[in-house]
Amino acid sequence: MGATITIEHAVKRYGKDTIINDLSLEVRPGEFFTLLGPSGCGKTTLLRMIIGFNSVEGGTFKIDDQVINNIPTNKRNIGMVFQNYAVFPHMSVFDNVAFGLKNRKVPKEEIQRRVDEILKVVKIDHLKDRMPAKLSGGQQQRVALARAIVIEPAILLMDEPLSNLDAKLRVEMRNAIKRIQQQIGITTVYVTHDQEEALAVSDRIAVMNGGIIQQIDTPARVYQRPANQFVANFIGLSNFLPASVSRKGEELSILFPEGGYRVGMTNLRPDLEDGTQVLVAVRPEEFEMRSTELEGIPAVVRSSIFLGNTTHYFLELGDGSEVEAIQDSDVWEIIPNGTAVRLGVKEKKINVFSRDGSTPLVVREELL
Ligand SMILES: Nc1ncnc2c1ncn2[C@@H]1O[C@H](COP(=O)(O)OP(=O)(O)OP(=O)(O)O)[C@@H](O)[C@H]1O
Repeated sequence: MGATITIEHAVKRYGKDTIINDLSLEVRPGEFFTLLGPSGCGKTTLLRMIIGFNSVEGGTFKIDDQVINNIPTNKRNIGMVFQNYAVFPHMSVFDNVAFGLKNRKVPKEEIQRRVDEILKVVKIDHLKDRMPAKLSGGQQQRVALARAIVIEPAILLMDEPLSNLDAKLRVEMRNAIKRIQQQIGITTVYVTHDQEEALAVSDRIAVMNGGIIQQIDTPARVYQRPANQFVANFIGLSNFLPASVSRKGEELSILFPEGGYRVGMTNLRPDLEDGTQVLVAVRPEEFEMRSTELEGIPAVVRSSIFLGNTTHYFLELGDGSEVEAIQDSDVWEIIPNGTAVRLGVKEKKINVFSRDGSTPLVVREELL
C-alpha cells in the first residue's frame, strides 16, 4: 500500500506573483488522484512542490507523518514520469530501467530480477535490448513508467505523461497506466488538462482554476454534481439558463422565464426563498425535446448533427441564445431545421447554482 500525501495551506510565489495561495488536500494511500485544470492553473507547480523541484513559500507538505518541506528530492522516495519521457537515448531499455537501482547499489542479480519483473508488468519485456530511438512513443512512455516504479517509491507523480502520444495510443496507455497503478497499489498524483482522461483513470479528481481547488471528488460526482459553474463547464459541457425558485409551502420548483416552464424539484436546498434568482446547468443529454403542445422552454432547431446512436441539435431560444441538446437517434426522426419544439429538462440530473454560479443549490445525494 502506498503512502498518504498531506498538503496544508501551501503557498507558491514566483517573484511577486502568487500562483498558489492557501491550498490544502490529502491524497489517500493507494489512491489515483488527478489534478485537473486549464493551462496555467498551477498543476505542474504543485506537483513540483511535492517532489521538491520548486521552493515552498508557505504551508506544510507531508508524506505519511513526515514533513518533507526540507527533505531533498532524492530522499523523498518519489518516482516521477514526465511529459517528454526523459529516457536516456544512449541506454537500452533494460539499462534505462536498471539505472535507478544501480545508483542505489542494489546487487546485480536483484537488479536483473526486478527489471525483468517490471518490464513484464508494463508489457515491454520483449524489447529489453532495444535502444529508445527504435521504440514508439507509447513504448518509450512505458520505459519511463517502468523506470519510475522499479525503485518501489511510496509515491508516483505523473505530469501529462500521455500528451505527446496520438489519440488512439493515449487511450491505450491510460488504460495501461490505470491497470499498472492498481496492480502495484502505489499512491499516484497525475496531472492532466484532459478531462476525459481524468474521468477515465482517477479515483478522485481535484479540479483547479487559478491556483484554487474548486472541487475534490470522484469522477462521477464531479460530472454529476459539480460544485460551481466553472466545474460544470470544464468537465463536460453544460448549457446555463437563468431561472427562479418558486415555493408553495414546502414544495419547490424552478421556473424558467421563457414559456413559463415550471419543473418540480425534490433535491433543492430546503431553505431557498420564493423568487430566488438561480442559474440552471443542463447538460445536452439532460434536455428532452418535445412537441409544442407539451410543457418546456420554447426553442427552434437551427442545425443538427447525426452521430448514429445520438443526434446533436443546436437550438435557439426566445432570447436569441443557443443551446445544445443530445437525443437518442431512435426516439425521433431527425428533426428538420426551423422546427419549433419545447425543451423539457430531466429534473433529477440538472444542477442549480446561485445566479453568480458560485454556490450549488442542489443537495448532493450519495451517488455511489
Ligand atoms: N519558473 C517560473 N517562473 C515564473 N512563473 C512561472 C514559473 N513556472 C510557472 N509559472 C507560472 O505559474 C503559473 C502556473 O503554471 P503551471 O505550469 O503550474 O501551470 P499548469 O496548470 O501546469 O499548466 P499547463 O497545463 O500549461 O502545464 C502560470 O501562470 C505560469 O506562467
